[in-house]
Amino acid sequence: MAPTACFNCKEARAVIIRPKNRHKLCRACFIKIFETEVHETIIGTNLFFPGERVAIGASGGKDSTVLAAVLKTLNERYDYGLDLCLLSIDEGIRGYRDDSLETVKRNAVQYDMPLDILGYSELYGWTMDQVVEQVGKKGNCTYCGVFRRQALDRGAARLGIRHVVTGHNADDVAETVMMNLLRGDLPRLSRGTSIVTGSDASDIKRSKPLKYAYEKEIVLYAHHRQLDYFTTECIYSPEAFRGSARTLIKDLEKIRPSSILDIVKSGEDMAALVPVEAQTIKHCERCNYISSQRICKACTLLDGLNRNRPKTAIEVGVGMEDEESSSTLMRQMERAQLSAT
Ligand SMILES: Nc1ncnc2c1ncn2[C@@H]1O[C@H](COP(=O)(O)OP(=O)(O)OP(=O)(O)O)[C@@H](O)[C@H]1O
Repeated sequence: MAPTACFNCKEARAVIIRPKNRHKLCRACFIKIFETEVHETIIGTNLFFPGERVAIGASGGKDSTVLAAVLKTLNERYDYGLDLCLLSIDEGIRGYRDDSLETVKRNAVQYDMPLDILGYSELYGWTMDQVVEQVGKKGNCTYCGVFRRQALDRGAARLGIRHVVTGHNADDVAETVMMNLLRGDLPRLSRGTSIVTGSDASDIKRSKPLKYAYEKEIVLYAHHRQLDYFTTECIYSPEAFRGSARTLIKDLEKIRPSSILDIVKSGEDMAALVPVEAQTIKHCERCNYISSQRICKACTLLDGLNRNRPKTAIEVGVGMEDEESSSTLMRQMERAQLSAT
């Protein structure tokens, strides 16, 4: 059978069927189209300004590695004038994060970007290995997610950088939309859907330039550009609810490839219906980090850990009465504040 010509250039041999729309493309056209779509997202949302310093949340995985590679390419091609660096959080997971950080260190050399690494143990006095030892594998993702979010902000602040980009892709956003829809949590759905998060209350902006990129296309891009990335899954169990949402979306994608972007679009439309008051953000009374509650989730979780009481109900914002753990936590958060300034 004669080789199929590329749908785009009509000349080279097609080697890829694009998951997004089933177009048959050659390698060069796929790479160019993928990059152009990310560029259009960046331009269409005014994501950056010339001269901006931007930290790329780098885990060594496919998404953040592709993000770093694409941003470097686009920054040079379109002259964005960005000052890019890599920022990695070491959660303290032996046999997983220590290995993936080796990949990030190589990426720093490959992309000629400075790399800064900040650890949970330094910030919170706990590694994830220690957290799991105390709370068990079930539910540990909650701790890790809450701590990482704050750690990225604090890492950026330490570098004097006010914009952190992450490798969250369209599949991740679609999962978040589904999960929050099923929870009936529209304010959270709204925050998770937005390309930029952060608010006037926080001076660190966070964004997801790969928000409209399919996970499968990210893998294809990494493969065809022969990027150096880490493929091992976290050794601790993934969040069960997100896993179910993921399976549901993957099943929908098989029947209807546009499902992922359709869910993202529906999420954006629903987010527009959320009243502004519901998104009001305050500061944690203890560590000053942005929080919708009096005490932020990280402080609440740390309080529970420090009191050897792992099953903390973070959703209801448990207060902290214990004097001793309060002062331990204060010391930890003060240390974090100091290193963040
Ligand atoms: N340890 C970390 N240090 C810095 N950034 C991180 C870290 N872990 C996650 N991130 C950021 O958050 C994004 C989403 O991470 P998550 O673990 O949910 O997804 P992922 O699909 O595994 O991402 P990746 O393929 O980049 O590892 C990553 O793309 C990255 O930008």
